[in-house]
Amino acid sequence: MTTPVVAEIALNVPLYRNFDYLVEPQFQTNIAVGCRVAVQFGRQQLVGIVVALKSNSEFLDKLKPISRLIDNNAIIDRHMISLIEFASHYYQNPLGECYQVALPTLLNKGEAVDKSAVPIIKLIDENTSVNGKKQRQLIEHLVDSGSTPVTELSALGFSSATVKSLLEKAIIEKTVEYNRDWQSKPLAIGDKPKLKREQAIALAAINQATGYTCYLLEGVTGSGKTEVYLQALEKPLQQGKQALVLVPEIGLTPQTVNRFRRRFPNVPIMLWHSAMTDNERLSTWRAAQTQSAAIVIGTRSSVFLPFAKLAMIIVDEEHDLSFKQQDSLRYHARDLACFRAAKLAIPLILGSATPSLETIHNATNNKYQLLTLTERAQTQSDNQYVLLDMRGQHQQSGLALATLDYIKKELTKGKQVMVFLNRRGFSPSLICHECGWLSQCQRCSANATYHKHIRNLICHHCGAQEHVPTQCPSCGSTQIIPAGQGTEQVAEFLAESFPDTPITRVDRDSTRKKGSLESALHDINKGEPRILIGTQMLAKGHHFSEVSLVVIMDVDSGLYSYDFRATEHLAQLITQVSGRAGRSGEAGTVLLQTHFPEHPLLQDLINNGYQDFSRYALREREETLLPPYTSLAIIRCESHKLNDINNFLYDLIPEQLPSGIQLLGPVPAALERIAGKYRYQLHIQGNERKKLHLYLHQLVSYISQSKLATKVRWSIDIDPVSMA
Ligand SMILES: Nc1ncnc2c1ncn2[C@@H]1O[C@H](COP(=O)(O)OP(=O)(O)OP(=O)(O)O)[C@@H](O)[C@H]1O
Ligand SMILES: [Zn+2]
Repeated sequence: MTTPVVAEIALNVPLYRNFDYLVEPQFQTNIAVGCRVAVQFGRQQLVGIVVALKSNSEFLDKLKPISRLIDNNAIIDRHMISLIEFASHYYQNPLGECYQVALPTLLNKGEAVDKSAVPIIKLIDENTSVNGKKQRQLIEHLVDSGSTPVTELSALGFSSATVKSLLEKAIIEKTVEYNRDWQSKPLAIGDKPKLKREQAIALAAINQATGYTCYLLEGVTGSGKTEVYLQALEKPLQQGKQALVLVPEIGLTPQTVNRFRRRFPNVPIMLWHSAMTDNERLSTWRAAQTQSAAIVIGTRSSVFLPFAKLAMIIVDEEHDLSFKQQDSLRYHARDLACFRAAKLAIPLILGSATPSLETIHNATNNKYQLLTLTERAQTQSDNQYVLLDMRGQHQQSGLALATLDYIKKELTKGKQVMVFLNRRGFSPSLICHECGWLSQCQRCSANATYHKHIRNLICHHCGAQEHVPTQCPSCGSTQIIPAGQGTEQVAEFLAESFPDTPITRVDRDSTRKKGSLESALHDINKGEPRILIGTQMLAKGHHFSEVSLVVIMDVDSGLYSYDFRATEHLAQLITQVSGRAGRSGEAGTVLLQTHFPEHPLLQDLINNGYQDFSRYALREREETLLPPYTSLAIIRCESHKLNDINNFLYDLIPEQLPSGIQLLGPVPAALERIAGKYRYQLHIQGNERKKLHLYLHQLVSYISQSKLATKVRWSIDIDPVSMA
């Protein structure tokens, strides 16, 4: 009897294990680790990936056969498999779910890897004589042209019947070819500036890398970090190798992409982001694999692209929170990039004006090599900070009268002004002037935001909408007034205060229509609106050369928060937003409205800059034993029934914890209820990453067997970036 072949398959089901299936003889020659298969699972057909082949199984007599082998070759190589396995292990997520996140949607659905590529028709045998006139014409055409994309055949007058009969006679073949010409041509390099001293030092360090090194390029806004990336890319490209440039979701603007394309006009640069169609994404995926893309510029999940010859990874704005996925596989693209670069022995560049404290910690510990850019590339001048003391100030719609004077002064000089408030809508709630009733969402522990122009109350957490009541639901009074400010209100107030000044608002509401953000940014760059009011959508990466004053309306909410990272994020935001001012050569002004002008954080930040602030903040984290000096994980749990949550979470608390592990909770999440569900957390902290990891491993394996877990929705978040 021949030995059986058993395939271990990772399936996208929320279970912490793989599944064995029998490989029948017809599939045995082609099946390999990394091939996709279709299998029967319960009553469904699922697509899974082969992660191991073996000759035995615990359940041998009960095994079902594989229904279909989808690929005749592995679609991912050993390196990709180890990356995904690492993600599964590190983030404690079922392997099948990790594959689901790592592979393009079409591949998860079982489509062919070349689905989105346009196949071509090629002649295999030109000496054959055929009878049909059209068939002869097609052969002659192919003798002349070499090959033809199938999409052009009908325009050339060839029917699919003609093509089909030649295919059957094996005179022509249909294939997909990827163009790798760029690898053999000399690299063309567009105009580039001469590097400043600090840039040149950074570049020289990066060019010296042999094997894995992680560089932290810490450079103030506008110091020419992108220029360093561009020149660092020359070396791998000249060797015909590939590079990945990871950018935050909001950073993938046409401006950025064009800059790369102008610099490297003869290499294929492809994109990867969430607004692309499934077909487009599959074609970038395949291009990375077949080396027909030299550079991919992509958001978070591009860290999983299957490059065949990856030689450099760049993570721009490495501190950006969009690199951390907040559901299913809660991975951090920067950290996986680090794993990947180390495994491939290639350089990794992390760039930011405001690096995360984790990254700075690694740089000061010499795990990363620190490269610093302290001067702006095009101006000498530094922005001026003004801490506007709001205590006792007369204010309207959240703007102090003194702030209005500042705005007026800049407008008179013909400059642009940017006002920043991270709250959309007209006001965060409505209040009854007589009884104090507040508009709240029925299903969340949150206010319902008033949107004036559509006269609706909208919950920003569950999306629930209702009409604004004409009378107070509690006392019947008609005096219901807005409480607090959102961008809609500030825009309205500024329009009244400066009636002849064009104003543009940029937030999620004003940019809902496709293309509206692009057109707003375009107008801003042309200088049409003189006042810009927006949420953090305005804060990052854009270059507005005429802006000379930036107003940050609400600084205080970041100073006092339940989240220990809030001050770090506030400092990053202030620094990034202020980087929007004074780009045209003259210094700009950054005005911060606050009730706490003496706050040490604000003082440190404005007097000494982010670099200084961050080192100070790190010392504080060290004293309070918070990350990065300890490791943290959160177990989140939600359910309509508070009882089920308590049963589940209290069951996880052992009588005695291993040494070096601390447990806090259960505590309610910042929003205790969303859409009717209660939300609670358990915080687990470890003095050593390894120990914590081991402990979590045992915990997760306990949970995966626990009956109590089936009554709630739970998740685990390793190295959380938000405590929400
Ligand atoms: N060595 C240089 N000489 C002259 N101009 C330069 C030089 N380096 C960069 N620049 C220009 O300075 C501006 C800012 O540079 P760049 O965009 O590379 O900075 P950045 O640090 O990436 O900016 P941001 O902080 O917005 O991410 C750009 O217009 C760029 O073309
Ligand atoms: Zn709600």
